Amino acid sequence: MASIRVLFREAEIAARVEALAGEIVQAIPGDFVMVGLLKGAAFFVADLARALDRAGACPEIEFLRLSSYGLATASSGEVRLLGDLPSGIEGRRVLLIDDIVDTGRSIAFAAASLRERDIGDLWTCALLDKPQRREVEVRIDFIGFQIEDVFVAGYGVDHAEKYRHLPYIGIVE
Ligand SMILES: O=P(O)(O)OC[C@H]1O[C@H](OP(=O)(O)OP(=O)(O)O)[C@H](O)[C@@H]1O
Ligand code: HPA
Repeated sequence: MASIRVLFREAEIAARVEALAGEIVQAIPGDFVMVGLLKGAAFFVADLARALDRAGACPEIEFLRLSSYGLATASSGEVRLLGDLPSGIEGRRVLLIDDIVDTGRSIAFAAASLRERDIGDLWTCALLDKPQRREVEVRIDFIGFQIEDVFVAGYGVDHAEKYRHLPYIGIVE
């Protein structure tokens, strides 16, 4: 069993999510659809959606399910689409949301597949960003926290499918 050293406590995550919602409503006036990447972004999307409501937005919520890490701590290099969006996203403005951007492959893959559907404007948002690990260039418009090159888990983020349930984010040691 790995041990988890706390990096961001529950209250710190909640405060950052609230502030991010404020940044998002300033930048995206009017209607938009949140598209979360499962499974990792599930908790973040749920909390961000409610923070967006408090900030005055009224987003719709959809999910795409991708996988590239499996049980490993390094990307397999291949992003697999395990669950697609329903039809009807064409022409809509989209806020694409992931829990963490590491190599950038997952969010770049999702952004490309959304663009193929002729959506309207696209913004990207990640709770955690590991810029040192980037292999694919991708623009992230809204970032919760930038972190060093450490493997993290908690608040939806897993290590071999464990620790998603933790209310905090920690470094896997
Ligand atoms: O920038 P990248 O190197 O692509 O890494 C980030 C992705 O890796 C994790 O997903 P994972 O494939 O583990 O699936 P999960 O969301 O079901 O945990 C995480 O949720 C991100 O989507
Ligand atoms: O640090 C991480 N933890 C869990 N999943 C991940 N996917 C990319 N980076 C990470």
